[in-house]
Amino acid sequence: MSDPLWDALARVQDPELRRPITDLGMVESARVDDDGVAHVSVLLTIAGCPLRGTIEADVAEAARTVDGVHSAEVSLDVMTPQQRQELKDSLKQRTVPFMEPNSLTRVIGIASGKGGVGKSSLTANLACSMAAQGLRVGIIDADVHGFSVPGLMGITQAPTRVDEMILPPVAYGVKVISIGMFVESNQPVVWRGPMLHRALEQFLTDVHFGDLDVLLLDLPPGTGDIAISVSQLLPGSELLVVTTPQSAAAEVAERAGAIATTTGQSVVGVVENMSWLELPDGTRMEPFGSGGGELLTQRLSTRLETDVPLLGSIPLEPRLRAGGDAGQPLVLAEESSAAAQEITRIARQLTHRPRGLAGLNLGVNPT
Ligand SMILES: Nc1ncnc2c1ncn2[C@@H]1O[C@H](COP(=O)(O)OP(=O)(O)OP(=O)(O)O)[C@@H](O)[C@H]1O
Repeated sequence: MSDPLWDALARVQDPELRRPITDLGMVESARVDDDGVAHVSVLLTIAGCPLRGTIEADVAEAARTVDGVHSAEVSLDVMTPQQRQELKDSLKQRTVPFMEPNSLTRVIGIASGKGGVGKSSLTANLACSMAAQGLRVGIIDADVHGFSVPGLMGITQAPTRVDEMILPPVAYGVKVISIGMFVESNQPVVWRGPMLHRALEQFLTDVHFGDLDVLLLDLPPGTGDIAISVSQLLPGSELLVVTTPQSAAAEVAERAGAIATTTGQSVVGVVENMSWLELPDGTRMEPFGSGGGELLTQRLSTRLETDVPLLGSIPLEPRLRAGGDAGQPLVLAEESSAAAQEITRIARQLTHRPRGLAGLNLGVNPT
């Protein structure tokens, strides 16, 4: 027979694992006494769980929705090592690691030739737009030297560690992990290739993202070590190349996209950012010139011998910058703005496009 209190608790999700606490073995006991008080004992994964307050409040609120319950007493305890192991085992079974050939997760690296073209802002906004469409989305901020995604997503919380498993913080429904979460505040990261490779590998293996529909990687600008590591660790990943309308920027971006010829990845498309600024009288000013996105698509299409589409052109929008500074992505904060609508349109094209050759081993290895 179903227990109404248990049913109510099954609607409470662990904020990081995004699964019902009842499925995760986190509810040790739950009963309603004769005075209508619900007593719920919750087991946290670790003693210092940063979200204990949230879990406690969510449990109490859920318990109070049950008929006949007028108050709730929630006690918090910590899992034993064995209970934690069982939890980890149960999570592993359901996880589809992105490296598996049969993984259904679409992995898209957001690349650019040079810094400052809006790659990280686009990553954060695309992710939020996709999550708002109901997709399960994660971001790996692989821009190790210029990590900025936590700030753009308003994340100050550190990831939770459950032994060797790392639970990524969640913002706006997006799971985010970044090197920035593992270094002392604003310290520069001076790692070289092998350590970067190892860091990315650890993000892919130790971070519990769960089943994702889309994983976006904010890549460092250029064609450095990380780009090669991504193609080795995630051979099925695709690239989205961001440029400004400036022809010089498009030429540099071409190199970042053309890396796909050596890595065997496919380029899903090009996005032109900072395309124009709308003036108060409605006219458009083009501070960075025009045509860079179009030029880049033509060049990449020729080089990769396949049709690389221009997925969109995003205008300059001061509120996009302000939203980034405030940790509130534009697509959610100002969804009617032209820039937000264009980003949402790009997100839809990406999620509605079938996977290309991604995921297939083309037998090409980077030299
Ligand atoms: N369409 C836009 N309108 C207005 N400001 C923008 C737009 N796109 C990006 N910006 C701003 O430009 C700056 C650079 O953007 P962002 O950090 O996203 O670029 P990036 O390519 O990731 O740079 P890096 O690789 O150096 O981290 C930020 O201040 C951001 O807010």
